[in-house]
Amino acid sequence: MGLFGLLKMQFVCHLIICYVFLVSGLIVNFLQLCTLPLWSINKQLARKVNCRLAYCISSQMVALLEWWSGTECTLYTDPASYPFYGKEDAIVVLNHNFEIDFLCGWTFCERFGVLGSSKVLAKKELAYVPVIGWMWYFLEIVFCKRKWEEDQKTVVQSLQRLKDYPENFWFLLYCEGTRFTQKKHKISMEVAERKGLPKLKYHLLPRTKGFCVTVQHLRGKVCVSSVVTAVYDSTLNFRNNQTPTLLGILNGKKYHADLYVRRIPLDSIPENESECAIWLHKLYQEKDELQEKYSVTGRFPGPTLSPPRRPWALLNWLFWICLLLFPLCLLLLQLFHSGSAFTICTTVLLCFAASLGVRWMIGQTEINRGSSYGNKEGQLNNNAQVSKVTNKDSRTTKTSAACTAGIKNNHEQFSTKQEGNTQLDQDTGSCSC
Ligand SMILES: CC/C=C\C/C=C\C/C=C\C/C=C\C/C=C\C/C=C\CCC(=O)SCCNC(=O)CCNC(=O)[C@H](O)C(C)(C)COP(=O)(O)OP(=O)(O)OC[C@H]1O[C@@H](n2cnc3c(N)ncnc32)[C@H](O)[C@@H]1OP(=O)(O)O
Ligand SMILES: CCCCCCCCCCCCCCCCCC(=O)OC[C@@H](O)COP(=O)(O)O
Repeated sequence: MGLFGLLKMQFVCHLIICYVFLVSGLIVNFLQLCTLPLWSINKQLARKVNCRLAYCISSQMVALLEWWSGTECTLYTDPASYPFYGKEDAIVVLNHNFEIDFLCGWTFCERFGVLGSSKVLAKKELAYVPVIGWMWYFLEIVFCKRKWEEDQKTVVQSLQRLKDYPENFWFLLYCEGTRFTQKKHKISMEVAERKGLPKLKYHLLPRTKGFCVTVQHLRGKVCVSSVVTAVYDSTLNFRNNQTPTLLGILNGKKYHADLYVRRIPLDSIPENESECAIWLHKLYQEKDELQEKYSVTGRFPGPTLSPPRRPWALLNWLFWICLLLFPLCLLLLQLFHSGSAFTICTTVLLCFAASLGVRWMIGQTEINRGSSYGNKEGQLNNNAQVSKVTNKDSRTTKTSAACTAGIKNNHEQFSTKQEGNTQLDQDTGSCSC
């Protein structure tokens, strides 16, 4: 291990990184607050300013992943789709298995120039996380309580607001609604069985409401400046069964992420809600097949392309480090010079409290501290009842049958495309970004 490798594992380095993140984050949150009057004067300008301010925060975490831990990200995609990335608004559908999947998503946003404006359908609890959650408020992130009866109105309103967004954005949807655990998987497959849907091996059963409403409300309309034109069906894996964590990244551990992206024009997705739900179930069956291939071969099919790592995230990080380390050093010098035991104890206590706060924030990303959503027997029983009722409904019967039949057809097309991609891959060779 080199000197830099040793440095990355030092607690004092972690303290400095967290201090810079926290203080710069709070400064940015304050600046975002100052933009409030601008919203009523020039909304589009306020949005643009907030995108740039948000970039100052999220790009620090991207810099940590790309430059500090040196994690590599390989993109598998059709070269014909590549020119669209970053140039259009899109809905991203991603599997939800890893603690840092959101960070890998951000890395790709950064490389395609949409990091500041990236959006997500996020659980409401995240809105209260200092720095990131507060930043999201000004980015018009869509929050949900994961209770459709309560969410329907607010989610639709928030989506409607995005229709005239002045920057290109990717709207991330984790349709599984929660991170994969064995218990959640077992329960969700029981739901699938009751609904007569094919079982998934690597995914939870997708929740269709959020996806359908997003597709419906972000769909293009003439005379609206911002329109979503595609869905990016994305699947993320880490090489050699790595289970990356944010603490690992902070410790400088290097991982290798593989992201498979298939661009699907929005026009090809049904507008009707029940058909759209069938479509999503089919997509997840295809995603499951793809995961099976990855688990057997250790790679996705198709060519790999290399969006370059940009220097801006690193430069922004260095800027904040320089800006905030200088006053910290002065403060510490003065402190020890004063010799006052009270002042020293207070400062140590404050540092301790701040590091506990950051540890709590990191805890938000940890799967073993995750929510019980999708984990409850009660929820399952409720759904069993709902399912019993809806199974009488011809729509559900149609859903199950269409899903099982559709997956066969669709998968045949998908396999053909993948075989085509494999051919391309041999031509192109593999390269990492
Ligand atoms: C080129 C590069 C391309 C890509 C790069 C990749 C990514 C980059 C993109 C953008 C990055 C942007 C930001 C990233 C930064 C940070 C993100 C971080 C975190 C946020 C993530 C979250 O917070 S995830 C949690 C919140 N989000 C969601 O839940 C979304 C999905 N959920 C929904 O859509 C839901 O429908 C809902 C939330 C809107 C409503 O929830 P509810 O539970 O009420 O849903 P439903 O009514 O749909 O659920 C009931 C139905 O579900 C069935 N079901 C299935 N399994 C179960 C189960 N286990 N228990 C009970 N019920 C279950 C049930 O049968 C019901 O079926 P019906 O047929 O009756 O509908
Ligand atoms: C420069 C970097 C310094 C790093 C140190 C500080 C790090 C602080 C990090 C704060 C991160 C807070 C953002 C949280 C995003 C978490 C995304 C996530 O994965 O949420 C889970 C939900 O989808 C589902 O929840 P569950 O139902 O599984 O429960």
